Amino acid sequence: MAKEASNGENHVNTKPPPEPSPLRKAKFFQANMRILVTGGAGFIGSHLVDKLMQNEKNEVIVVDNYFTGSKDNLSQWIGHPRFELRRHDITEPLLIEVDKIYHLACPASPIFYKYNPVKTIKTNVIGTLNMLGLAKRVGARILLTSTSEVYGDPLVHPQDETYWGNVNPIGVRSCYDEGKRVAETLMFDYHRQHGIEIRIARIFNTYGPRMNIDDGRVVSNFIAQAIRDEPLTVQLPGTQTRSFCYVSDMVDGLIRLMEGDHTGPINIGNPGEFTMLELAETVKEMINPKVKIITVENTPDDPRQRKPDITKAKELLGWEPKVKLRDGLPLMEDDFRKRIGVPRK
Ligand SMILES: NC(=O)c1ccc[n+]([C@@H]2O[C@H](COP(=O)([O-])OP(=O)(O)OC[C@H]3O[C@@H](n4cnc5c(N)ncnc54)[C@H](O)[C@@H]3O)[C@@H](O)[C@H]2O)c1
Ligand SMILES: O=c1ccn([C@@H]2O[C@H](COP(=O)(O)OP(=O)(O)O[C@H]3OC[C@@H](O)[C@H](O)[C@H]3O)[C@@H](O)[C@H]2O)c(=O)[nH]1
Repeated sequence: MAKEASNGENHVNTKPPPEPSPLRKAKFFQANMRILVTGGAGFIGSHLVDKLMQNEKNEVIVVDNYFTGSKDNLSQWIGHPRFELRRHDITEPLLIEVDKIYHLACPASPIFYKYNPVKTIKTNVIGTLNMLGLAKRVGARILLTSTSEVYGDPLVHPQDETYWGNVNPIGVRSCYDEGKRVAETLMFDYHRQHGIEIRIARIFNTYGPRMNIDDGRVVSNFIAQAIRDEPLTVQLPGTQTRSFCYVSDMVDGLIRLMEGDHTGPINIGNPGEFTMLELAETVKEMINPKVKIITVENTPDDPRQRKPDITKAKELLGWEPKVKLRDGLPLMEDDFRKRIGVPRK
């Protein structure tokens, strides 16, 4: 108990502590979970924030450097008493008090992560170290959004979490895929050495509203091209496959992983597998039957096939995706038409 000097004598201060501000009793101060979302102004991050904010017990803090993200994605929350947005680059240390960390910050589209590869690897390595240091200091649980790219050009199909991958360590994608592999290593080293509570999601290709129009990833490219009456650019050979997960399913999977008892890594993705030619045909049929499909050069080290084995997610998280590609594409089309300014005919 604090002592105070009065009339030259020391005696115990029996005064009750000051009343907290009356605002403290307001509904918005009842949040009992402070959650940090790094990269929360990006595509998946902003949808995750929407979901977390629906829970009145959550206070959400986003840090983002706006490299590929935008304040527009969070406009509905700016000014909300349970929400805070900070411009911050995670390669710099962050001092903050939080209970949980969803660590998403990292450019995800190949054109953006290759743009400044040294920065990409710094984000994955130094950024993840900073977030783990923060988790250690405040005792927060931390979830890393790793990627199916840790499997590289996989020799096992579909990919389950026991597969160690087939990754080129010196290629143009390495800043991202090797960067994420180091980030996973750091997560487990902090877990084993310091007892940090960790969760690792291996995310497979995810699509949905709010992707950057010129993001460069295949679903956003094809939809934007179909809306603008431009040819759909299938990169050769066109027989390479991907499995596309709608963003609401992804967010549901990430929250289940964070709230559950399993460190992971756990694959989160939709096992529906398509060749890029099939995807182009589907977009053409659904959005613009008149549009042309052309083939263009590919980039080095493009994985030839990719499909998640989601047995672990089903068994350990009770999670599986609900939205089929044909149901998700029109939702993304609506958003892209609004932003490009071309209504449906
Ligand atoms: N979308 C997918 O298909 C997919 C697949 C696998 C893994 N992931 C992972 O999920 C996460 C989110 O992906 P997304 O699709 O939303 O990408 P995105 O590019 O839309 O979002 C990434 C966000 O991180 C921010 N960011 C980047 N570097 C930063 C830095 N140094 N400091 C602070 N903020 C930084 C960006 O500005 C952006 O807001 C990434 O970690 C990505 O690797 C995504
Ligand atoms: O216009 C295009 C763009 C891409 N593609 C092809 O579509 C496939 C998917 O390419 P994307 O650029 O969408 O994404 P990738 O699957 O290569 O990488 C993604 O994987 C998982 C995440 O970690 C990242 O979001 C991203 O790296 C590739 O085979 C690519 O060659 C096209 O055919 N046409």
